Amino acid sequence: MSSKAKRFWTPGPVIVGAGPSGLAAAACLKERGVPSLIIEKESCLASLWKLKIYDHLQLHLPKQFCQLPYVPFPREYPAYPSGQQFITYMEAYANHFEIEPLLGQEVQWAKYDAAMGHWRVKTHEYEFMCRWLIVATGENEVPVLPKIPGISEFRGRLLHTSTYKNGVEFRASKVLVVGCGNSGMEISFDLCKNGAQVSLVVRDKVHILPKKILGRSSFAISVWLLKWFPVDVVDRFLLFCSRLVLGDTKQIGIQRPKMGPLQWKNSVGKTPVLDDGAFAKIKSGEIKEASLFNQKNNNNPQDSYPKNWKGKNGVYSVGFARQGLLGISMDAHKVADDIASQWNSETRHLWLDS
Ligand SMILES: Cc1cc2nc3c(=O)[nH]c(=O)nc-3n(C[C@H](O)[C@H](O)[C@H](O)COP(=O)(O)OP(=O)(O)OC[C@H]3O[C@@H](n4cnc5c(N)ncnc54)[C@H](O)[C@@H]3O)c2cc1C
Ligand SMILES: NC(=O)C1=CN([C@@H]2O[C@H](COP(=O)(O)OP(=O)(O)OC[C@H]3O[C@@H](n4cnc5c(N)ncnc54)[C@H](OP(=O)(O)O)[C@@H]3O)[C@@H](O)[C@H]2O)C=CC1
Ligand SMILES: O=C(O)C(=O)Cc1c[nH]c2ccccc12
Repeated sequence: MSSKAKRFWTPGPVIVGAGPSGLAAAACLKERGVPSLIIEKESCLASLWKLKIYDHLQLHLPKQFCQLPYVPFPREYPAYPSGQQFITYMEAYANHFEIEPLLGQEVQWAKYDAAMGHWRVKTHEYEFMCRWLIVATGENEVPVLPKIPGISEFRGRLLHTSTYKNGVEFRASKVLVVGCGNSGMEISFDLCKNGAQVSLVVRDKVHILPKKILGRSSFAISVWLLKWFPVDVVDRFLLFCSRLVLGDTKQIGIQRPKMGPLQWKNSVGKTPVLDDGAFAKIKSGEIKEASLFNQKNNNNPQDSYPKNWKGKNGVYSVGFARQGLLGISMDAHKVADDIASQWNSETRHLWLDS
């Protein structure tokens, strides 16, 4: 049986993914008069936030660092909006810019046709042809489930953090949480508060910073200090404050990388854990530490920040700089500026004059 996908030429860029990155890119383009088409594999926009986060999630950076271009969060939102509030904001954002992603279409492949000078973007039903392609599929798309020998004989529940909702079903159960990133730490804390007996596997060095220092967001303080001081000085300040607030993490077996937390984030891409209470539970022994490993996971290297957003032949990416929503907004502006200048000089008249 020959299945011919319906073909469409899209005048502006095709954007793959309707998360914050895709929405931000579409909005920035629209502001510059460039139409775009978002293709999303799930049946909704902001799918990570609607389908894959736990009930009690709050943004871990203050809201001014998490808003998308042009539209601030509502004034009545708290300093750290909840996941649900962020979803409501993104829905309103899409409505405001009249962004209507094509839903339920997974991009299977995208190829550059050098002879024709355009991209071919294929979903199971359609093939889109476009001059520009923006990849906004997210850094957190593929769940990592380590291969654990003998796991098939495990009779308990096995789940990835992206399907964890709350600790109700784990009350009084023994739970092993593998991985000490923000997900592992926050979910350990949530489990602990729900009466589970939690152990946490920390296999390598990790930077844990207090979410707040003297009631102020440590991230906001860092951004402010970076206006005057180089990153290594700010890192030393953060480590000094962390020691005052949390104590020496090495005392309980959690070692810090040699490089400071912001430099570590910028060069290796690992987000420091912003602690909001879990660390105290580890210290008190309520969350136990399982053995310390030192085997490295495969990294997901990206072209290094800040040159991450532009590839060859009109392909772009938004949301791969490991810089969170703030980085997404910066990427979206850069991509849209670049495309808009080409659109205005070479493409616009073809559509408006015909
Ligand atoms: C639990 C969690 C909390 C976070 N909290 C914060 C925070 O407080 N502050 C902060 O700055 N950052 C935070 N981040 C980091 C980052 O800001 C978010 O991950 C953000 O959602 C990234 O946006 P994105 O659009 O790049 O990716 P995503 O939100 O993952 O969106 C990508 C979209 O692309 C779609 N897609 C993927 N592949 C295809 C395909 N082949 N075809 C079609 N569609 C496809 C997906 O379905 C998805 O809808 C958090 C991340 C996580 C996981
Ligand atoms: N409230 C919020 O705003 C939240 C934000 N987030 C964000 O979501 C993103 C994803 O975070 P997260 O889900 O924590 O993922 P991360 O990749 O940040 O962390 C995963 C952790 O698991 C460890 N790990 C991986 N495989 C193994 C293994 N086989 N054995 C032992 N340890 C292992 C990694 O160790 P190693 O470093 O050695 O590879 C790493 O410490 C981040 O940007 C984070 O900041 C997440 C949760 C809440
Ligand atoms: O939440 C995330 O994953 C982020 O990437 C946000 C973020 C960007 N830069 C940081 C530095 C320290 C802690 C969080 C972040």
